[in-house]
Amino acid sequence: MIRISIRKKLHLAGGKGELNIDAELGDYSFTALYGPSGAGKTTLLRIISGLLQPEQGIIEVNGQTWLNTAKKINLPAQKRNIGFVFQDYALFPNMTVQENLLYALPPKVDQSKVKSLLATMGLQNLAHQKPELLSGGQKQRVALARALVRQPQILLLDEPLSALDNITRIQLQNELQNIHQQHQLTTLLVSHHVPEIFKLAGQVIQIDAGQLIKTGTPNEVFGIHTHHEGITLTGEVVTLLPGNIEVLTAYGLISIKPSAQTVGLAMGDKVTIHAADLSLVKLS
Ligand SMILES: Nc1ncnc2c1ncn2[C@@H]1O[C@H](COP(=O)(O)OP(=O)(O)OP(=O)(O)O)[C@@H](O)[C@H]1O
Repeated sequence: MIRISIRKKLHLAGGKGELNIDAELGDYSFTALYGPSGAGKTTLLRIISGLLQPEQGIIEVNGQTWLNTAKKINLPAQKRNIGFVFQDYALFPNMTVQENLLYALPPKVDQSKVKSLLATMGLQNLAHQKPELLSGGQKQRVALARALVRQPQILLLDEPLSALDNITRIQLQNELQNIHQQHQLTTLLVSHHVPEIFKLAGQVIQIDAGQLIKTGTPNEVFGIHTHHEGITLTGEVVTLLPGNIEVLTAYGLISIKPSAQTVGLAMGDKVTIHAADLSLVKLS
């Protein structure tokens, strides 16, 4: 169990604010951190990893205190058992793929760990390449492998897939799922992509302007809601054709007939579908 309680002053676009988060991550859980730009997601990841210190905070990982500002405990970043993957890969450009992994290898760990990770991540053939020759997906695979070299308990992923094309993104989502299970990680993923969150995460922490808005399963945070107007489903526009709009929801693809209300929609827009918007089409 990871227990986080953080208070940190933030310089927000609209003035001063505070990051104010109390959350728990279950062992081996996959949690998505969701919120608009500037909400404080990266700041929270940097605090968990020890790169940034809050004014007040407690971080406990499986009973071990990593941070307790009241007791002046602050475990340095290199002693926190964390793997961190960033959106921009952050690979060393002057080192080959293999050297990037070797550099991250903790002192007493056998170098064969690097070879086996290169093999399981399908990177053997690229071991002696420099990062500049790799595609975005390959770079991110190297960044993931490098994070795993440290045999982390916790994997922090700061929008690692957002710069990738859709096909590569889906492949890497599948790999992330496997890595999470095989390495028995507790994973915290920053993502803006609702379908990705439904696919990967069991829990969502939604934040805005430094404040915790909602936690729960993806269904509870984005999913079906019933209220006095009937049922609504939340999803993302994935097809936008003159005669057909498709929205990806937790319950699969839903086709909607274009109407006056759908004018101005764009691909990727997050929408709610009201029960009244659904229409039936006879197939034969
Ligand atoms: N060390 C810091 N001290 C105080 N404020 C900070 C610090 N680092 C970032 N901020 C501010 O905190 C706010 C949140 O930044 P952060 O990068 O955590 O947002 P984010 O949710 O990750 O956004 P994005 O999705 O755009 O990456 C921003 O307004 C930023 O200027």
